[in-house]
Amino acid sequence: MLQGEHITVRYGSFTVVDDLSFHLKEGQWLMLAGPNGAGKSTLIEAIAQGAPHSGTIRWKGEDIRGLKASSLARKIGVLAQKNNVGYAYTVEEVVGLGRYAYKSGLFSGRDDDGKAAVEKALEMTGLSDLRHASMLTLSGGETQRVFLAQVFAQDPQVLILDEPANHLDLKYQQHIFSLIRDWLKEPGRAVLSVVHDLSLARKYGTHAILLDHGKTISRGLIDDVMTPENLKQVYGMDVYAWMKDMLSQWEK
Ligand SMILES: Nc1ncnc2c1ncn2[C@@H]1O[C@H](COP(=O)(O)OP(=O)(O)OP(=O)(O)O)[C@@H](O)[C@H]1O
Repeated sequence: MLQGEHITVRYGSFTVVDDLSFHLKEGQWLMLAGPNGAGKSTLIEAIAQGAPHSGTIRWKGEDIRGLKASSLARKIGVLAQKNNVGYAYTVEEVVGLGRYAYKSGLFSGRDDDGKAAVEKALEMTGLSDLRHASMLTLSGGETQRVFLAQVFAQDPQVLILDEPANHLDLKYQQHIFSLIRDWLKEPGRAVLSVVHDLSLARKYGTHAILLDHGKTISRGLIDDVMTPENLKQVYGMDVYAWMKDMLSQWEK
């Protein structure tokens, strides 16, 4: 569905993403992992056409640079790493912005499915009771769920999520990740997400890319990528031993 070929992002002489390629196919959940500063968010910005890059990003074979923003927004929904609303918009209004791509054109303003899509997105993310709340009054986790709801309301075919678990408590981490997995069961859908929690990556991912200093260290099926050797190379520590140690705290 979504393919990146030889994507490189440079800021001055600093290469942030170095000749990265990926191919996201229907039904896949591709986890993008790697240490702080590895270039994960920058890759997502490049896909969202927000970071200057070389290389090509294709939607079903077509270079996305040739697509209109509204057309792209119906295909790809992007949750950025940092989201904020500096005004007292309500939760419902911000989620409704996800429908913007459906409102342009000849019958400007009409979006017959919009209300139902917003309603469903509010319900999916547990925000129905907060629909009239001001964005300025929300907690970090509530704010994160509003922007997730906005992406769901957009009804795209591919979700691109930069740290979707950001600010979420354990209950909502489980809820949102299970929700995304259910969302993915519909034909014609795929997910690419940045995750720091490697347990979440392993539990929910089908494929992974491990990045370090902009370079692809490993790419493929999740179990083939998340090996002790690859993780040690990238994180400079015995990740498996650390995970087991953390888990053993609960067995005392
Ligand atoms: N606009 C920019 N100008 C210069 N350097 C930038 C710019 N954007 C990002 N960088 C640098 O590129 C590197 C990669 O940043 P990026 O945000 O993509 O990393 P990341 O893998 O998402 O990290 P994290 O896990 O901390 O979120 C960092 O060293 C960052 O400082």
